[in-house]
Amino acid sequence: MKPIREINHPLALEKIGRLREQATDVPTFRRLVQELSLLLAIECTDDLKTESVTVQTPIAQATVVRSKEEVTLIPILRAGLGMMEGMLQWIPTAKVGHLGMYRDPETLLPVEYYANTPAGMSESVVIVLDPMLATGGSATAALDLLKSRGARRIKLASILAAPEGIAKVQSNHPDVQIYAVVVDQGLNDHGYIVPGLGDAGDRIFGTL
Ligand SMILES: O=P(O)(O)OC[C@H]1O[C@H](OP(=O)(O)OP(=O)(O)O)[C@H](O)[C@@H]1O
Ligand SMILES: O=c1cc[nH]c(=O)[nH]1
Ligand SMILES: [Mg+2]
Repeated sequence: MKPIREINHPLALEKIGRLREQATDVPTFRRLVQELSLLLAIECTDDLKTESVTVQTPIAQATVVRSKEEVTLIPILRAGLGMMEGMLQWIPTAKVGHLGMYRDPETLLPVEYYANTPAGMSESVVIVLDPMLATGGSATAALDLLKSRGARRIKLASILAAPEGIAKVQSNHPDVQIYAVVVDQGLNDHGYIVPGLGDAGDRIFGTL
């Protein structure tokens, strides 16, 4: 099983603090999610396989590094869409697929409503985007689906993760590397992350 990678960067923690605040407005919330997603993109791609090529600088020849691996981003709608722009700033050549999923408020189980995944996922590093890893039901269902469609090298990028969700993903998908900016205390009786930031989708899209 891969241990979770928690970012814990001081400026990231400052941004997390602003995300948590109920008074933070929608444009600021969106921008902070985007900035933290850029940081997650950097972390998630630090083990991409590379090759050396020779280029001509204005002065001399230099041996430089090129990535050999394609990246596919899979945001889980809706909230995962908020992470797209930051991710694409770092990985502009990434392919993008979409998974629509919401969590039933009574059962807390994920309901899938859309799945559009690009061809060639088996040859790609696939990064699943969802700012909130709560019970882990949505992430586990997303990973099941992506593996059934050929994905093999998969990472899960979240902003806040609860220990319960981390444990569920690690037990169902021990090969998937989880990244979280911060691991929070746990879940409340309604399956919300504590202290958390509330409903990420509603705060990104202004639908509170
Ligand atoms: O780990 P889980 O317990 O499954 O919870 C996490 C899921 O809940 C949220 O989505 P939500 O159902 O609110 O949908 P939305 O993004 O459309 O708001 C969140 O973005 C995750 O997808
Ligand atoms: O705290 C939580 C839990 C699930 N989904 C959210 O958006 N927030
Ligand atoms: Mg939501």
